[in-house]
Amino acid sequence: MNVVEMKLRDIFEKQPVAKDFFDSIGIEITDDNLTLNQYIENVDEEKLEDLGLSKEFIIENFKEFLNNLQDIESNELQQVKSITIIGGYNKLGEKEDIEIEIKAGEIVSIVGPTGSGKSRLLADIEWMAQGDTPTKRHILLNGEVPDRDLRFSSEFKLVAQLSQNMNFVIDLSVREFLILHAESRYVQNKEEIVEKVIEKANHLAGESFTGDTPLTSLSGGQSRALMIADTAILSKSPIILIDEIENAGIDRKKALDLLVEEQKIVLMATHDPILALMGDKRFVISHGGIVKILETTKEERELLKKLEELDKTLLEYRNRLRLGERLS
Ligand SMILES: Nc1ncnc2c1ncn2[C@@H]1O[C@H](COP(=O)(O)OP(=O)(O)OP(=O)(O)O)[C@@H](O)[C@H]1O
Repeated sequence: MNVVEMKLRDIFEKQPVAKDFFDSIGIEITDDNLTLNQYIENVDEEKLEDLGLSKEFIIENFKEFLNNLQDIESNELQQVKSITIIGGYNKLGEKEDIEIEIKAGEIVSIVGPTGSGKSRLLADIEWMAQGDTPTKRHILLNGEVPDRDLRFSSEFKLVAQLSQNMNFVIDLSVREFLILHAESRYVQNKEEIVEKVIEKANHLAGESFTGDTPLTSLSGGQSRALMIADTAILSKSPIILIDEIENAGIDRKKALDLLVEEQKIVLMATHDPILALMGDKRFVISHGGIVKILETTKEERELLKKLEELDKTLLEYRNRLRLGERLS
């Protein structure tokens, strides 16, 4: 059915954000029992003139707005349940003889000496390489060659990067910032989602903050916690790339749990043994190629607990030194 013949109420029920369109042009919907055509006919001509709008303009733009929403939804439908890495060649020109599938909800750490090609692997995945990068690797989505349009789409981002340094300079509260983010991602129940992000971020951060806290007064740990919760919950990208997570002020285990809970594929390039062992498996890179894939064993998980204890002790000493205490 043509949208102009649908009752506004039915449109809003399907697409609650459609109301925002009328808010944004300054038209209040007082009776959603009418069709768009009927409603527009009843809007006061003078009011339209004041707003500098014509009836045709409203109808055409509303149709376009709904089309855009549908495009975004069909992208979302393109859920990525797995990615497959098909080997290419290492830096020595030798064949990288692998085909590995990584599923949603899996954490993979990527280890290897400096310059071995960890970032290159992450970039191949982000770029959905099709034999057209220095490694000649191929990346499949859900077992298939990704659509060309998808590769070059600005809407669909396969990968979200969690970078190390976040310095907020904008003069907004945490809540205002998240609402803006939610709006730009066409999230439907934005108030509710934003509160969830704030709650989860607090769960990750050492010191608590509220939605009213100004962004500029967040500590390093709080900012990172906020960005991780924001990426986990608000980002549509199915893959999260992490280039190290600093330990200070954030619970890294909880951060990874949150990402996995939201069915993300998490890839971490790291030199940190704790992060490396937090992965379900780890890819070992040498001379630009994946040379081993190791599942984290039970024994290694036990060892991880010990390493975390050591890490906690180290952090405590660090804090005490910072506070000018003597260590005994
Ligand atoms: N298979 C390959 N064939 C050709 N060049 C490659 C290959 N793999 C990696 N390279 C190149 O080698 C260089 C070093 O790789 P990269 O930056 O990915 O290393 P890294 O492991 O991330 O290092 P660091 O630990 O220092 O961050 C880059 O220029 C990259 O493009």
